[in-house]
Parts: sequence; C-alpha cells; structure tokens
Amino acid sequence: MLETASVGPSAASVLAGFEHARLGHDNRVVFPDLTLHISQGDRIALLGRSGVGKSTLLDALRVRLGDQAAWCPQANALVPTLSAYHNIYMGRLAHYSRWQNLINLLRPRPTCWQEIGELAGTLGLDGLLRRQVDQLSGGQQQRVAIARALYQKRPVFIGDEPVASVDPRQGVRLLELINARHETCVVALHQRELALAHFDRIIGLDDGHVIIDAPASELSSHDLDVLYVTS
Ligand SMILES: Nc1ncnc2c1ncn2[C@@H]1O[C@H](COP(=O)(O)OP(=O)(O)OP(=O)(O)O)[C@@H](O)[C@H]1O
Repeated sequence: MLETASVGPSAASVLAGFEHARLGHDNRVVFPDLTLHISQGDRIALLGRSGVGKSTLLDALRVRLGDQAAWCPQANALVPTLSAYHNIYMGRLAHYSRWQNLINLLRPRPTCWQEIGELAGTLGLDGLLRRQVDQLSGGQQQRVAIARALYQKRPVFIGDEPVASVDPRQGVRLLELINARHETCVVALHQRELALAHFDRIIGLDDGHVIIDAPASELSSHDLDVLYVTS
C-alpha cells in the first residue's frame, strides 16, 4: 500500500490520524490529500459508493493502530478447511505460545473451548463450532469472522462491511454487540439507516475526499444522498 505523510496533532484522545496524507495502492492514489483524526471513544460509520476508498482507509487505519485494533476484513479471510472454533481461536494466535497453539489445533483447550463457545452463543453460532467453515452459510461465515475479531479483545474495532451478509435484524444485533465490546469503532457500511442509528460520527467519502464528517445526530438519511449520486 502506498502511504506518505505523517500523523497530525497529538491530542491525548487522538488514537490515529492522517495529516495531508496520500493513501492508495502501488501507483494508484486513492486519497491525494487526506486529513482525518480518530479519537478514543469515536463510533464511526464510514459511508460512500463502492470504490470510493473505504477499504483503503480502513486498512491504513488498521496499520496505524497496530495491536490496538481488532480487524474484521471484508472478505472474511477465514481458513475454509478449519472449523469455526479454530477460525475464531486464530484471533488470539499471537497471544498464546506456538506449543499451546499446536496442542489446541489437535485438541481444543477446555478454557478456550468454553470461552469461544460463550462468544459463539452470543453470535447465534451455537452448535456450529465443530463445523468446517466452508460448510457454513455466508451469514454464518460472516459471524465467525466477527467472533474472531471480538476474540482478539482489542480496544478498537475496525470492520469492513461486517454485517453485509446478514439479515437486517441480525445486522442490528451484531452492531450492538460490536459497539458494546469496543470503546472505539470504525465500520464501513452500505446501510445508511444502520449508520445513523448505531454510530455517533458519520464520515462520508467521495472521489478520494472526505465530504461529510459530522455527528450522526445532526444528519438525516436525506443528507447522505449526496454520497450515492453517480456523476
Ligand atoms: N490492491 C489494489 N491495487 C490497486 N488498486 C486497488 C487495490 N484495491 C483497491 N484498489 C482501487 O482503489 C480504489 C478504492 O478501493 P476500495 O476497495 O478502498 O473501495 P471501497 O470503497 O472499499 O469499495 P467497496 O464498497 O466496493 O468495498 C478503487 O478504485 C479500487 O479499484
């Protein structure tokens, strides 16, 4: 990923930021001049048409935040031939020793099994932990990916359309769960109603620029139309 320029002001609550940064991929510049700061306690929904740069921005933020951020990527990035349990456990691979990880692969450790079982239960994955991920539905796989990110137990949740494959009611439940377990969240969404109802700050992108950055309480769904107008 192409990334130049430095972090901006260092106010105590600022977790990560971009100050006149250029973000993109190899020779493709997506954000030519991005200035944006994320503060502790922010609950941010990132909106914009397909291809405007939501994933590019989330990825750059994730790199900036390092170990502070739990990451739930767009394509799930699950290991299809492993069980749901093992995929969720992978959220904390770095937390355990190589030896513990190897043993757990062969025979799940009781404490981890119980903890992951409880987490899976809150995500409606009861009874599916032993099932290979490629034998789960798209929505179930998405919930496994969310569980893996939650199992990381980091203060910041970065999610790239984490509720795109589930029904609206489940989407609400999952966003509530994510919000309840993280002080700070930055989540790309396509559903503006969910964004306005479950997040405090709305960032709208268009053509490599932030064109909306405002409290959700000051915006209506109609105000967000501008993000979806095709030129
Ligand atoms: N690995 C890559 N190499 C080169 N260009 C890329 C790469 N990934 C994305 N792009 C381009 O960067 C731009 C922004 O892509 P990005 O994936 O960030 O958009 P997005 O808003 O997340 O889209 P979507 O809602 O469809 O996921 C697009 O023009 C895309 O084609």
